[in-house]
Amino acid sequence: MMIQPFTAIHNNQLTIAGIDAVELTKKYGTPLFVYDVEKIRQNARAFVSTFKKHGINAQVAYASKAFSSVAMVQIAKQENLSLDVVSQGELYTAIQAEFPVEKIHMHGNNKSFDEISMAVEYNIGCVVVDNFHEIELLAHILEEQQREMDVLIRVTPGIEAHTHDYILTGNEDSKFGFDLTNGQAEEALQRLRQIDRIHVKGLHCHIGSQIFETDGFTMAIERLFHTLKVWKDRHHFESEVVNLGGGFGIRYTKEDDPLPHPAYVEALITKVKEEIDQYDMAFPEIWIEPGRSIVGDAGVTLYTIGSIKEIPNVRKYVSVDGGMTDNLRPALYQAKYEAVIANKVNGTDEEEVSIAGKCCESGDMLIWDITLPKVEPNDILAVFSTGAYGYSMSNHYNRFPKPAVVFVENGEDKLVVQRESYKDMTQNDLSYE
Ligand SMILES: Cc1ncc(COP(=O)(O)O)c(C=O)c1O
Ligand SMILES: N[C@@H](CCCC[NH3+])C(=O)O
Repeated sequence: MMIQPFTAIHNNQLTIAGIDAVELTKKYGTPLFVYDVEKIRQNARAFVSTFKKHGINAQVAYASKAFSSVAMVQIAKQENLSLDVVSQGELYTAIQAEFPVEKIHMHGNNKSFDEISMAVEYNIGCVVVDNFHEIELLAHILEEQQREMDVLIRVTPGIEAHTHDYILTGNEDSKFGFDLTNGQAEEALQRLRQIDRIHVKGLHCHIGSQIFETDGFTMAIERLFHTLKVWKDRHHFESEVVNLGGGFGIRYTKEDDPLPHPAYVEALITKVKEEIDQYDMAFPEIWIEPGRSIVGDAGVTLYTIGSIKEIPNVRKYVSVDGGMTDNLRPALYQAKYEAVIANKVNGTDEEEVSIAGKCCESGDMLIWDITLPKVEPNDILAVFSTGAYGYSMSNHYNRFPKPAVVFVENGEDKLVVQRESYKDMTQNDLSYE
């Protein structure tokens, strides 16, 4: 049985950062996301301190898509992280959290007029330009608002990272960014440099997500720097920043074997050093954008078990009061998770069961074939490593309200996102009578 590092077993019950998980469910209900804030801080510090140790100018931007809420953005601010936002909603959340605007970077493969206008209006740190349409939109908005903007050019370096196809982003056949090999990235550079209000600070690439090796990253660095060398010779362009994206893998199950955070950073630094030596370039700032590796293993979801259906010689389905509405990842990526029964972690009478969600969808299964102590209705199931892309991808399918989120730190629990009420959920519905 695997439990997360910050969880423990006390009197056969699960504790999360020292707080009894079952007590949390009595206080806040289920499904419930619980985060160990200290673990979030440790994850962030592991990245930041490795750059510091090597004396590298760096920005570690928390990819807020992994979990965006005012309280989470406040933690990113407390840890001196930068912030990656992908939408007006994520930017709005950052503004609500009073995150320093100069450390906000905006992404998106189809940024709207309103999104770019808001980014310009708030004078955020940089826009990561993704396509030609966006260049014209940005130029127009900057002229309209009489502002200037730093940008990075997002490129697809043609790397096939080893991960699920749906979370692969750096390959040539991708909806994101400018292709490096067919000349589009170079064309973008030239176009951007014709616009006085735009300052090109460097290149960005993100090869994918939940990646365990460093090869994909180092190969991407090779391709970026080869391009930068060509651009230096042809266009006298020197990149002040190289943003290598996020994607550092985490442990969901015991089969996963991620590197410790510093190892990814060390590999990036070593490779960048090699490249700048080879091409005799100035050392750029290195930016990264970890999302999952900051919050993923800091979160647990607690559910109440309800119906149990046994099909003799086939399978036992154990249903919980959430599912693909609070964790889309198993249905979308066949993602695997580990879990325990929080009120009898060490129970001995074990059986193999499959955990089903409560949506009207056969694919709404959270975990197939897991061994747990004999399960009964009203037991509390704790699913580990749900801190990234759980709440943030939650949805209203079957009109289930969104769960609550609780932060735990220093022996105290604090509600940071309220459970949605039915009234909240239907507040935009209008009558047609
Ligand atoms: C551009 C970009 N940056 C950062 C991230 C964060 O990735 P992860 O959560 O895997 O670190 C993503 C998501 O894959 C992304 O698309
Ligand atoms: N949401 C995805 C990753 C995509 C990240 C954004 N590019 C996941 O849960 O793994």
